[in-house]
Amino acid sequence: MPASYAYLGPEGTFTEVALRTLPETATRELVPYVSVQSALDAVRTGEAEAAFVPIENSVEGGITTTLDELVAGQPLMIYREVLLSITFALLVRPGTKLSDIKTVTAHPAAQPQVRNWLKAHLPDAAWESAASNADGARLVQEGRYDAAFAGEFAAGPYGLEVLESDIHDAENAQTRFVLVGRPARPAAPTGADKTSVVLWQRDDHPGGLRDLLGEFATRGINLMLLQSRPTGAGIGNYCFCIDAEGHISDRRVADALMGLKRSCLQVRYLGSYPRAEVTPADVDPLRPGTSDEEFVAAADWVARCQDGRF
Ligand SMILES: O=C(O)C(=O)Cc1ccccc1
Repeated sequence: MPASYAYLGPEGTFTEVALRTLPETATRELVPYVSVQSALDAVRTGEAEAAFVPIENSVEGGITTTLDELVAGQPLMIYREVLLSITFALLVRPGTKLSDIKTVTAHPAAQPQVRNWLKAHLPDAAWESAASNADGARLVQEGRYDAAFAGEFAAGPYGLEVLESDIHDAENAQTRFVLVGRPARPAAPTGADKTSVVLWQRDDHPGGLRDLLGEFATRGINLMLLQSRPTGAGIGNYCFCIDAEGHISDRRVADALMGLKRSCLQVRYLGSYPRAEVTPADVDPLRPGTSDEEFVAAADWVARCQDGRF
């Protein structure tokens, strides 16, 4: 039996479309799961080799279920990311007209991307959340709701009709998906990588977040995601999910992580992996003094000073 990749299903999710862009899926069994949690749990229990789930969209930010799963519980690691441009279709049972629609459904992350369209075209329709956009289509097929926002490609599998296509409040909306596995050695650096971590502050003090961010800033490391998530320990208690440019094998990134390890209560390393749709030629040049060679030379100099050989 081939190794399996779990994904947020059922058949016809954007997640599935994004997953199928990875070449290795040709040799994997792709298994739909009803939720992000169940797909990630399949990895934790060893039922699946990896799970593919949405993590961020360009309209609303982080997909909180995924972030919270990666923040807590048995540690997992991110190995790949995929970006997918998203526009929605309004799917209905054949024969349904716009004026028949009283209830609409989709994944909660779809709502901010179709809100204006809904207000303009279906201002009185009641919104119900679905476990995924394809699950919304399935619920429309079952007659539970009148219409679903989903990918146009989800119409066929659920015997639905596309009443409206190319619905998007924001131009160029993209969703980012990640391939998550059990912790292991990260893939070798490609020259266009990112590193994901979760940070818990040691104590609450003025400038605390600035101090954490300073570990990246002083080493010339650009950040690509900063999302706070409640720790669950009370109002005002947050941890920070951060994506930083670079790979843990880059000296500047390793050095920043060492600084954070010393100053934070806890640091969870979530992996270093290639940036989607970015090549080394697209990456900004390093800030002066932050290359591997300069870190090695500086460490050598300190060692020589300690030896009295400067
Ligand atoms: O993959 C899907 O279809 C999902 O339900 C997750 C999602 C939600 C909103 C935009 C893209 C993906």
